[in-house]
Amino acid sequence: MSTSLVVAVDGPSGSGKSSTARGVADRLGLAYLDTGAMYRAMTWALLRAGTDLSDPDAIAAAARGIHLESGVDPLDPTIYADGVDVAEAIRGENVTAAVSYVAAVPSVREQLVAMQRQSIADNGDRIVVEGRDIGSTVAPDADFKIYLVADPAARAARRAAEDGSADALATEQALAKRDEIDSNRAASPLAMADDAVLVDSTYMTLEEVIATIVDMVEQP
Ligand SMILES: Nc1ncnc2c1ncn2[C@@H]1O[C@H](COP(=O)(O)OP(=O)(O)O)[C@@H](O)[C@H]1O
Ligand SMILES: Nc1ccn([C@H]2C[C@H](O)[C@@H](COP(=O)(O)OP(=O)(O)O)O2)c(=O)n1
Repeated sequence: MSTSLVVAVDGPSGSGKSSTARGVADRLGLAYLDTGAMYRAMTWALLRAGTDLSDPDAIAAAARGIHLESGVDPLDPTIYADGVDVAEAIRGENVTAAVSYVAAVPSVREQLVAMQRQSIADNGDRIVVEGRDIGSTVAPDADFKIYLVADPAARAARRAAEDGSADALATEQALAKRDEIDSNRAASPLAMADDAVLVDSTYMTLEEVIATIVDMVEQP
């Protein structure tokens, strides 16, 4: 049997977590779980159901009936909400603007954290998991914990290029707003775990970031 290898990648929006975590999982032959996609899929399903997202009790009640499924192939990650393939829909502006409010509801976090731990176990503890609270809450015993950061302007430029948006300043403001809500919520806010390694990707290519983390794992 292979030994367990859980790699936690946390950090703010646009720091490169998803692309880096996928690349690391592919290089190391591990599964890959995008927990942000789960919060986004939950938000998509709540919006579809017409749930009042200004009411945490309404969010908590509706969320309990929603079924999510995450595929963990780093070369083809998938996400379904109540049987619907929502991989594209969860990147829409309406979901992006609302997701931090859904992610702030403690019972939603409990529900999704339980699913994330189940996914780690189902994959034999051989997985790269990325999000905001993986090293601190979801997998505090992870073998490796990375906290990925980049300057706000670099993060906004990357995200704007990805979205095809010409307005990098508006993207930077939207990221800053989401970071603020994610960092100040009461339930497991975005924060670096004490034993995480900080990687600043501002002046690194994606390949360099992936190689840095692969080296950390292969030559600890
Ligand atoms: N080190 C890097 N240098 C340049 N661009 C990067 C780097 N890491 C990621 N990117 C790009 O930045 C964008 C956001 O990355 P993503 O992985 O989605 O970030 P996150 O998951 O943290 O929000 C993507 O288009 C990605 O290709
Ligand atoms: N483990 C996680 C993952 C994401 N979240 C929240 C915080 C983010 O605003 C949303 C969406 O996360 P996602 O990683 O998709 O965000 P970005 O790709 O960085 O824009 O979900 C969380 O609270 N906890």
